[in-house]
Formats: sequence, C-alpha cells, structure tokens
Amino acid sequence: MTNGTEKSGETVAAPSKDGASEGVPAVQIRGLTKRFGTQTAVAGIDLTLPAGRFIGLVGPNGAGKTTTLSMVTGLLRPDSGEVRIGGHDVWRDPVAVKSRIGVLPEGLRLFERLSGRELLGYMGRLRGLTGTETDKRADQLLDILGLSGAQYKLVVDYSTGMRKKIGLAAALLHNPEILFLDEPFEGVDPVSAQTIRGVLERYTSSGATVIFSSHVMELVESLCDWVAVIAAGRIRADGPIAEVRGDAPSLQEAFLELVGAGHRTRAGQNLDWLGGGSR
Ligand SMILES: Nc1ncnc2c1ncn2[C@@H]1O[C@H](COP(=O)(O)OP(=O)(O)OP(=O)(O)O)[C@@H](O)[C@H]1O
Repeated sequence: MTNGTEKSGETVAAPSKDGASEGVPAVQIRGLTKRFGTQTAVAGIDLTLPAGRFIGLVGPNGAGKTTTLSMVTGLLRPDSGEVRIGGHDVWRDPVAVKSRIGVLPEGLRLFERLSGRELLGYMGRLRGLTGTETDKRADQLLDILGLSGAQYKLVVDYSTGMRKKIGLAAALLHNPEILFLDEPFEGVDPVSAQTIRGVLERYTSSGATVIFSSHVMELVESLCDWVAVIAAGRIRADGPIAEVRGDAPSLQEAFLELVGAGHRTRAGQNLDWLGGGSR
C-alpha cells in the first residue's frame, strides 16, 4: 500500500517534509527481460524493493545482477518490462529518475585525464550544484574516503580501490534518494571497505536507500536488512534477511540451497589428483 496518488498512470509520491518520497517503493520491476543473442540474461523479473533499506542483490557469477542493475538505472534498454524508481518510469521519465539516483556501475568508466578533484567538480556542475556547494561536498567526501592526498592525481593513475572510492564520491555528490552500487567492495582493501561501509551506513540512517550487488554473503548479511537472490536471470527469493535465511544457519547456506549449488560444495572430492603427493 502506498500513500502516493495516481496521475495519468504515474504513481506520484506524497512528498515528506524534506521532499523525499514516502510510502512509494524505491524500485518496482515488472516483467523485466533481456537477451543477448540466444543467451537470456534476465528472464522475467518482478521485484519490489522498499525505500529506506540497505538492500543486497546477490547471485552467482552470470546470474544477471549487472544486467538487471544496468536496466534498472537506465543504462541498458530492456527487451520488455517496466521499471519505476520512486514511482517514476525509468524510460518515460528519465530526468526525474536520474536526478533521484546515484550509480556506481561495474567497470566504471571515468574521465581518466581529470584529477579526482576535477572529476567531482565536473559531476557537481552536471548535477546542478553551485561551485561553492560542490567544493564543500567534494572536500568532505575526499576527506572521509581518504582521497584528499590523491585529489590532484589523474584518475588514470588511481588504483582499483581508489577508483571505487572516487566513483562512490561522484555518485553521492548530489545526495541522491537511492544509490545503486555494482560490486562496490570488489578490489577494495579492508580499511577502505570499512570506510565505504561507514559512509553507506551514515547515508541509509537518514532514510536513503542503498541497493548493491555482491557475491560476499557475510558482507550482505552484516550490512543489509533486505535481500534479493537472483540465479539464471530469475528472482529466487526476496525479503527481509531473516525471512530469506529461514531455518538455514547462515545466509550463505540459504543462498547455496536457493541457487541449487549445494552439491557443488562437495565437487572438490572428484579432484583426487590435485595437491601434494604423486605428480
Ligand atoms: N553484453 C553482453 N553480451 C553478451 N552476453 C552478455 C552481455 N552482458 C551479459 N551477458 C551474459 O548475460 C548473463 C548475465 O550476465 P551479468 O553480467 O548480468 O551477470 P552477473 O550476475 O553480474 O555476473 P558476475 O557476478 O559474474 O558479474 C551472462 O551469461 C553473461 O555472459
């Protein structure tokens, strides 16, 4: 149930005091599909993700996580289906959607010949912030993400973890309502991971929504309060973590059962030639 109103087929969010949408789900996906040649990457996804949650999208390699996130954020056109962000259709109302979201895509392409500082300056202008506001926010983000010392270095010379962090800063600069992150912790050292975690927890504690994809179940279990499990382009389970975990001892165990990979955990038994001893 929402407290939004219907207007020419569009769900309009009832604005709260701070202008955020109340009651309307962060993301509503209906019948989403995508094929690449004969390969079906996303095979008809229906999913509603609530606002104000820390949400993990988990699934094995090739499950369709990146393809789904790319379509949800308007980076890839679906073959069929519909996506609404905060009640706005991603393809019919892209400006309303893009002003509300921040995205850290997989394999993020950045402007390599700008310094980290210049990149944030450019993103701030693109997002309609004043120079003064952009500078203030950039200073704070660079500081908290430990990038102040590297702010004048060209992005092309950044390490993998530094690229994730400057990408995150760029995605957060305009204070979006919903943040989409594709594998934000991959290639990130434990100290930087802790920093990113702190920033995201601060962000969600004030009512914003984070949706991120990951393979690391322990991370999802400790960070998220909501999870969607995807395998072979379909949603296998979604809901509050405790509900999806059910009676399983951990989310990892529940995940292996849900994606039908329980038997593969014993697959190493067949590799009797591998390891020390005869060559
Ligand atoms: N541009 C493309 N061209 C052809 N096939 C693609 C393309 N993008 C994705 N696929 C295929 O679609 C399927 C889903 O890929 P996707 O990258 O969405 O999975 P994923 O869950 O993000 O995987 P991973 O965890 O390994 O990153 C895979 O079988 C992949 O090979």
